[in-house]
Amino acid sequence: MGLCVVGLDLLTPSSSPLFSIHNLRIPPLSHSNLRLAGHPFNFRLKAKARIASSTFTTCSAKVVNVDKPESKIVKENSVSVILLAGGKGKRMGASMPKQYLPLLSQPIALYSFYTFSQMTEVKEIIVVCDPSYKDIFEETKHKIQKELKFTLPGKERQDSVYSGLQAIDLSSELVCIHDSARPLVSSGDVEKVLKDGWLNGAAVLGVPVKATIKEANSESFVVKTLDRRTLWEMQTPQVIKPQLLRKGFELVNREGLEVTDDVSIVEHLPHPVYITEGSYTNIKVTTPDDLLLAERILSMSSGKSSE
Ligand SMILES: Nc1ccn([C@@H]2O[C@H](COP(=O)(O)OP(=O)(O)OP(=O)(O)O)[C@@H](O)[C@H]2O)c(=O)n1
Ligand SMILES: C[C@](O)(CO)[C@H](O)COP(=O)(O)O
Repeated sequence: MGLCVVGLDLLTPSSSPLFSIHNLRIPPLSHSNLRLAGHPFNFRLKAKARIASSTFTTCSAKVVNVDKPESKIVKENSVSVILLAGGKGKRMGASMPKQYLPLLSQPIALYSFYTFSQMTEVKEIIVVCDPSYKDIFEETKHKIQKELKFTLPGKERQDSVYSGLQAIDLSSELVCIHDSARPLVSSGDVEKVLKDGWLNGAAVLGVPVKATIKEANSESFVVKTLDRRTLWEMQTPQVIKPQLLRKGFELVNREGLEVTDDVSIVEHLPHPVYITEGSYTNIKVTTPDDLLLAERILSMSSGKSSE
């Protein structure tokens, strides 16, 4: 059985945290030296730990069975989705923001919106969008069972995320931030990144970089060739525990830092971020050629499911 300790805080006798361990796989538990309470596979653990040679401290942690199906690890109705639909889509050059353009006759933003709305872990969807586009989402209300909220976009993507964060339910255990311009994310990949976010505090979907990437100087001369075995391209969803994201935003806002994705906010704290391997088909529709590619991927996958 794959048991895993999440968020283990070792405390000094004065109760101040000594250090924290996240996502530590442990061998099968020996019940003799641990006092266990609660549900067998999602319980709190209290134990005496020996630090150095003689100092005893108290540790308290959550232990989960990581081999359980993903959907059972992240609780039902515990996730707030922030769906970012507040961009202008300048690079697409269309007459409306790209997330509302039709993709095989449905607005791009509605694809991931429906994917999230069918997931049991999701409690609510906060759509960050210009009020003039609210009706696109509101018209779906009879088809979805989730609470629907709206907030106003900010100037930059990170400002829109901050706006969405202000509206989440205070009891939410995870925030799942997604670009509405990524219509093709699969529910399987969302399940995986939710699980990793819950285990690690922060997780992001990513794919290994296929290209050779070089760093260049301002005169276009190569500075160095990066080792692509260590490089990953980031996608969304990006999943973060709400308290961690709030703490990250405090720092980023205080220091005026600019970020282009969400986990960067907690990287600054610093806090570890886990990369969940996703799919190359989870593309972001940015320019007109991406729209053609998305149509092709969608037609291929609907062809497969009807076979
Ligand atoms: N101020 C912003 C900027 C972006 N986004 C959203 O963030 C996602 C990813 O951003 P990007 O692809 O860069 O979208 P745009 O900013 O709209 O594109 P462009 O830079 O071409 O204008 C998109 O779903 C977009 O709607 C947002 O909600 N608020
Ligand atoms: C968050 C993101 O989707 C990760 O790939 C991306 O950084 C946001 O879009 P942009 O085009 O980089 O602004």
